[in-house]
This record gives sequence, structure tokens and C-alpha cells, in this order.
Amino acid sequence: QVPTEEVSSMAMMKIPSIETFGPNFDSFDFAPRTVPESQTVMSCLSMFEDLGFISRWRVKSDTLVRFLLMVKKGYRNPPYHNWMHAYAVTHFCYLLIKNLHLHNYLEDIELLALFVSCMCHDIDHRGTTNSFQVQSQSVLAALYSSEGSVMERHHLAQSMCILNTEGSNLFENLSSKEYQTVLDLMRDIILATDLAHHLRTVKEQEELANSGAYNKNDPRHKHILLCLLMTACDLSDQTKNWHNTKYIAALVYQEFFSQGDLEKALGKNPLEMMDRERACIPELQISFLDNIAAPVYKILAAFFKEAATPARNVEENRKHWVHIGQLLKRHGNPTQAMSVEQI
Ligand SMILES: COc1ccc(Cl)c(-c2nnc3c(C)nc4ccc(C(=O)NCC(C)C)cc4n23)c1
Ligand SMILES: [Mg+2]
Ligand SMILES: [Zn+2]
Repeated sequence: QVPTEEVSSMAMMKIPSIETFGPNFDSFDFAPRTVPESQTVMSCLSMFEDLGFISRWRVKSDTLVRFLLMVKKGYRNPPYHNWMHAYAVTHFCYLLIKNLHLHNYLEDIELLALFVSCMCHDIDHRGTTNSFQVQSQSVLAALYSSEGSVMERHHLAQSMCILNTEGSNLFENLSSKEYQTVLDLMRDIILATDLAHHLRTVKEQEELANSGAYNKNDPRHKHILLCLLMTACDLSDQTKNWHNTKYIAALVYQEFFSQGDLEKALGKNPLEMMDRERACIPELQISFLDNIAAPVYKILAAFFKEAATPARNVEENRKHWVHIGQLLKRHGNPTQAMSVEQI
């Protein structure tokens, strides 16, 4: 639970306008990680208000505050997959809703489900991958490995627990039909954050974007678009300035290398990208951008011309990695694993 006095004092405050959190808070170039962690819950309140969700879905302010505090508390503190990641992902979803006029493509309830899924999508992450759960025979693997997407099923289960807790059920004033719909949508969207799922779906996303034949009455089209938007939010740290991108890589590889250390201790051979002795971060990041991140924003920009900026920023960041890689080749020995601090 969360302390009652914290809930009631925050619930009584007037919700600040979004400008409070920085000039051009609603522009693609705004870096959400510049918002101090102590202001992120209030900032989420402001985004809910600014998106019109509080009145549209008759959300009680103390319920919303309790929900936000429970979600934030539900995150652990691994280097990357912590609350600030969820906040950054949620902010990008806010940008998409504000800048891409998504109400012409998706229903209101689908936008609500997407926004809330962004907040919840990595709850209780331990900083290790799905395959590590299976390899280490974790409790979560025992629960979910037969269905796959082990971590994502756990994030979903944790989210449902919070919504089923008296006093933090954000959707308490939805009709029973709306309630069922929003939970079904959260299930699809959170399970879609498994990169393996994304890699199975991205071809269809590209075809739909290039066909120019998106039909908002076609459930399959809406599902495909929601998956694309969720992945675009999840990887959105790659669409900001180079300083942010470099910082995120340091966090991601801290997490990967810690898992690699664990795997070695368990007598297993880690993937190269998890092995601090072998990984070459610039190389690995260039292939991550080429094979995973850049295509997502290219497809997004094919759907929405307003999304040109994030796609361009990813290309800019790729150029920086190429330059870093050259510096490393010239001044270090090419196989030398670059320490994350040296980035
Ligand atoms: C959307 O779900 C996730 C889940 C977990 C992570 Cl860490 C990420 C993620 N977020 N930012 C990054 C960055 C900067 N680099 C990454 C390099 C590799 C991989 C990776 O998983 N490669 C395995 C291959 C089979 C796809 C993920 C990376 N990543 C996204
Ligand atoms: Mg995840
Ligand atoms: Zn995530």
C-alpha cells in the first residue's frame, strides 16, 4: 500500500499545467529524463489531465494518485528497467497522442489502454531477460514459461493486481463492458512489449503503413497499430539527443553485463552482448538501431508525417555510434571491450 497522507495531500493539490515540467514538454525533442524523479508522479497527473482522461473516464483524484504511487512502487531499481524508464515511455505515449491526432485512428478507450499500459509495462522487472528466467529456472519461468513472454506476463499480472486493489482501480467508473475492453487491450499491449513478439509483427506493421489503407474499423489494423505505438514508446530513448542515447546505452549494458556475470557464475556462456569481456558497445548499438529501433520509427513516420522528428533523431544517433566506433578502432584495440564509463 501507499501512505494515506501522501495520497490525500497530493490528491488535494491543484494539478499543475504541463508547462510546469519544462518548456516544449509536448514536443518530440523534450527529454523526459530531465524531469526530476520527485516530480514524475505529479507530471503523470498533469498528462492525464491534459489528455482529458480524468473527466472522460470520471477518474477520482485520490484513486489516480494511489494508482500512480502503487505503480511507481511496483518498479525495482535495476540500472535501466526502473520507474524512470516507465515514465519516459509514458511521456512518449503522451507525445504521440498530442502530436499524431491518434483519435482519427483509434478509439478513446484504446488510447487510455495504451497510456496506462506504458506506465505499467515493465512493473517488477528484475533487470534480466526472458531467457535468463528459463535458464535460471526462476519462479516466473515456472509460472509462465509454457506460454512464453515470461516477464511480460508477470508485468501484466502485477498491473492487474494494482487495478484489482480497492482504492487504486483507475477504471472503477467505467461500464462493465468498457472495463473488460480496457483490460483485454492492456493484455494485448503489454504482451506486445516482448521484442520477440515485435519481431514477428513488424513486417505486417510495415505493409500496413506502406499500403496507406489503414481502416479504423478493422480490429486487426488497430491491433497492429497499437503494437507499433507501444514499441515506439518502449524504445523512445533512442529518439532523443545524443547525450540521452549515450546515457541509456550505459544503463542497458550495465544491466546486460550484470546478467552476463550471473550466467558465468551459473556456469553458462552469456551472449556476446551480455559479456563485458567480449561486447563492443558501438557495434552492438549500431546493429540494434539498424535491426530494431530505426525501422520502428521509419514505419511510424510512414503512418504519420508528424513523426518525422523521432525517425531523424535515431539516424543522427546512429552517426554518433559510427563515429565512436571509429575512434575506438583508431585509439583502442578493436576487440577491446569499451567500459560503459568510457562511452
Ligand atoms: C522492447 O523490449 C526491450 C526489452 C529489453 C531491452 Cl534491453 C530493450 C532495449 N531498450 N533499449 C535498448 C537498447 C538501447 N539496446 C538494446 C540492445 C539489445 C536489446 C535486445 O534485447 N536484443 C535481443 C535481440 C534478440 C532483439 C535491447 C536493447 N534495448 C527493449
Ligand atoms: Mg519489457
Ligand atoms: Zn520497457
